[in-house]
Amino acid sequence: MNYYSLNHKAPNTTFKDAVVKGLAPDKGLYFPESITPLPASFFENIDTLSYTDIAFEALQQFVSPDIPKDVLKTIIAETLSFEFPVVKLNDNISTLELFHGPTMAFKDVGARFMARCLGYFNKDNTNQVTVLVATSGDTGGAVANGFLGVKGVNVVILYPSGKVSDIQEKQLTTLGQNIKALEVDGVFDDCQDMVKRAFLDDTLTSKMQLTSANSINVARWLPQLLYFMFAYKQLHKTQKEIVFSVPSGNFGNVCAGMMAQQLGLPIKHFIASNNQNNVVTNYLKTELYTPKRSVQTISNAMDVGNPSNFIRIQEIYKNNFSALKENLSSFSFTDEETKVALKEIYDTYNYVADPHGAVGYLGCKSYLKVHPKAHCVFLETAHPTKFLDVVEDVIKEKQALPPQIEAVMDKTKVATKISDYDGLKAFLLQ
Ligand SMILES: Cc1ncc(COP(=O)(O)O)c(C=O)c1O
Ligand SMILES: N[C@@H](CCOP(=O)(O)O)C(=O)O
Repeated sequence: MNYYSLNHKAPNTTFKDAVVKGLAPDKGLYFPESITPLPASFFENIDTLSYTDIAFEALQQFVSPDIPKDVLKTIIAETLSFEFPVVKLNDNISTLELFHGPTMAFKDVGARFMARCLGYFNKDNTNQVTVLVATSGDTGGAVANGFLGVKGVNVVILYPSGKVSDIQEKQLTTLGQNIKALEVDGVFDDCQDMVKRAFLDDTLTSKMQLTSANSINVARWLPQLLYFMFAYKQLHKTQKEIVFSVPSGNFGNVCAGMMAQQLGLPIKHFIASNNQNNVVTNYLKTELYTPKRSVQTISNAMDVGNPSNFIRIQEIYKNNFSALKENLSSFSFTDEETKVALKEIYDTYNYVADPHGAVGYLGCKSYLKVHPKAHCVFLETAHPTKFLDVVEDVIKEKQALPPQIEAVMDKTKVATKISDYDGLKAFLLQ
């Protein structure tokens, strides 16, 4: 598969090159040249397929020929070594738990997949690659874990000071080895802007090979389309009108769901559920896209004011606003509403959600008011104990810590403080 830049000012390139570069030379995000739908029989019989079979069929076209089939099978088997269960709350609402991986957020799959692709491309250890990552909470930890010890790869994670949870901070600042953390005096968007600026900085790019492990990188982004297939596998025999409510920040996940739909997955509708960082909710109301500086919320990983993947969504719908509106709704919720939802989910269903999942649940409820026959699946994108103070405060119940979280609790944070792009540049050049 070849990829083109969504800025249309750079040559088309291979999967390998798109992964190694991260962003096109014209600063555009890469997008696949074509998408060949899978046969209808694949979806009809999906419940008979394993997660790894599904992943192989779905991802093969995007990585071929750069990743040979046998290598892809190994990468997939190593990536998907945990569960993706759907839990039914009631006749109309289920949740897809995406937090059973090593860092307990949905980023684990993309991070592990990309790390292995990069490891394969760099197997002769000829080129040192520096992976830059901006995080509002979960990408950083997942990338740190996924890339730890990968030969020839150095990882630099930028995170907004004081705006990630304690456990998220531990996960991204304590691993050492080839993982370095930069604590930025700013918001997530500042971190993301600095990363994008670094790609255009000749002083840096002439001295080092930079790439990104955010969803702007196709190897981080595309494997997320599998989640929607895994949920469909578990639900399609019993549910006909499946709708996904995706707690959204940088919009990589919902956009990956749309790619699954392009491959033929029968999804009725998407809901992008937002906190008060609601650029896309506003866009669908007004047709005006107005990025704004992010505000801090209790669903902090969604505190994104200028979502990178919006441009990919526009590409999927060929900039046709009506076509997009047909397929995507968006609602935004306050922290107070999110807390009420957390409590309601716990009291009514005896289920402990995290604040991001709770926003997704609220999205389901809003949609179901108008479409009562649908079955809405909200994605539980992180484990509730990653947001221990909020969750315990709301449900008034002490939470047991899973081993993945326990393992980082007592580790010592190591991070370098920076306040602007010059700080990043100096760090990379030192
Ligand atoms: C827990 C959690 N939920 C939701 C999101 C938003 O996902 P996306 O950026 O793909 O929209 C993130 C961050 O990406 C996250 O970490
Ligand atoms: N919510 C993310 C923000 C970055 O998103 P990505 O999917 O582009 O990596 C985070 O948790 O860091």
